[in-house]
Amino acid sequence: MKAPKRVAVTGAAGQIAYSLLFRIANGDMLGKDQPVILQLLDITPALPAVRGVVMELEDCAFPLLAGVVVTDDPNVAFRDADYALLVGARPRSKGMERKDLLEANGAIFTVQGKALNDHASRDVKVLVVGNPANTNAYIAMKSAPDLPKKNFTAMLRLDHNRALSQLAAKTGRTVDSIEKLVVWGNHSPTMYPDIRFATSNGDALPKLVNDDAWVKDTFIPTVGKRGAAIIEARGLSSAASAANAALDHMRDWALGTHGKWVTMGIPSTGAYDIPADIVYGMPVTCKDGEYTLVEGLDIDAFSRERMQATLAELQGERDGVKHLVG
Ligand SMILES: NC(=O)C1=CN([C@@H]2O[C@H](COP(=O)(O)OP(=O)(O)OC[C@H]3O[C@@H](n4cnc5c(N)ncnc54)[C@H](O)[C@@H]3O)[C@@H](O)[C@H]2O)C=CC1
Ligand SMILES: O=C([O-])CC(=O)C(=O)O
Repeated sequence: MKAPKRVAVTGAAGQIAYSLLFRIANGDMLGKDQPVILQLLDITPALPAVRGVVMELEDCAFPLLAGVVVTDDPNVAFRDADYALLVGARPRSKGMERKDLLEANGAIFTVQGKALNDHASRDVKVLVVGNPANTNAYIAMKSAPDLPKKNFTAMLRLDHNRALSQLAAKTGRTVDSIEKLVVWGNHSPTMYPDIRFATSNGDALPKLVNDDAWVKDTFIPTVGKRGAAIIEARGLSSAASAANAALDHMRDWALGTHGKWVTMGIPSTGAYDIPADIVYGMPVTCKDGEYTLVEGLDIDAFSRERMQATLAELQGERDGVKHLVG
């Protein structure tokens, strides 16, 4: 039996966590042979609700669940954490953009970045889900100067998965036949889902779609505004699909993609003319617990314009949180 991995999850009383925790404990993230210890963080008034979730976890009798810690102290939640899923933050409601949450949520990530810096494993893999996810990941990374920057990522996998489903429906191909899709930039309506390199069973996807107007006027905005459409329909922001994407992101990072491209929000090292440290959706492959950027892709004029627009938004968000990162 493998030694257990410590998985910290914040916002443990929230709706995403309610879909996420049971699947982590079931082995859907790190594999069916990997025991886990869940280290659950929420704010003090939410701890009774977290304890209720823990009762349900116990009642599932998951063989892989080797322990549970419940706390309102980030220094406890992140102690020796191998994985940290930073979900806890306020969600938006109807009429808000995700960046409207920066004021309410940004400060959470300075505190949690520092606690990760001081207490987590030096190899901790951090996924920020709480919105605005890219800039919150940037804040956490900047607040953790002793950890490698590459340990900090933001979730664009939900956007990637949304794009896959839209493309499968349009082409009549299966979602798992589609490869080499990229979602560039910010987890916001400015994101740029890019199908230029995509294939389905080896066939060029742009040829299968064969409808530039649909790509520009329907596909790109549908993917970009999907979160708002779900809030409109459900009255609450996406939860089960967000939890599913978080599992996909962490599973692929930990266990590898076997050559397949996936989208992760990663701190730029300057590739594709994205300034260093901006956390930006990029195509990566994962192997042996590390992600590698897919480099050298051709960027045409339309794509450059889209990538620049989503970058400009991220730079604006970064400038807005200068006071938080010192
Ligand atoms: N990146 C992405 O693709 C997606 C991101 N999200 C974001 O995920 C976040 C969580 O969403 P939900 O679970 O639906 O919200 P929720 O409101 O149901 O749960 C949030 C939880 O976080 C807790 N929390 C607040 N401050 C905290 C702190 N300082 N430390 C620890 N926990 C804290 C709250 O008490 C609550 O239990 C939101 O910001 C939402 O916008 C949601 C969907 C997709
Ligand atoms: O849109 C929201 O506020 C929640 C979210 O990030 C998503 O569903 O993509």
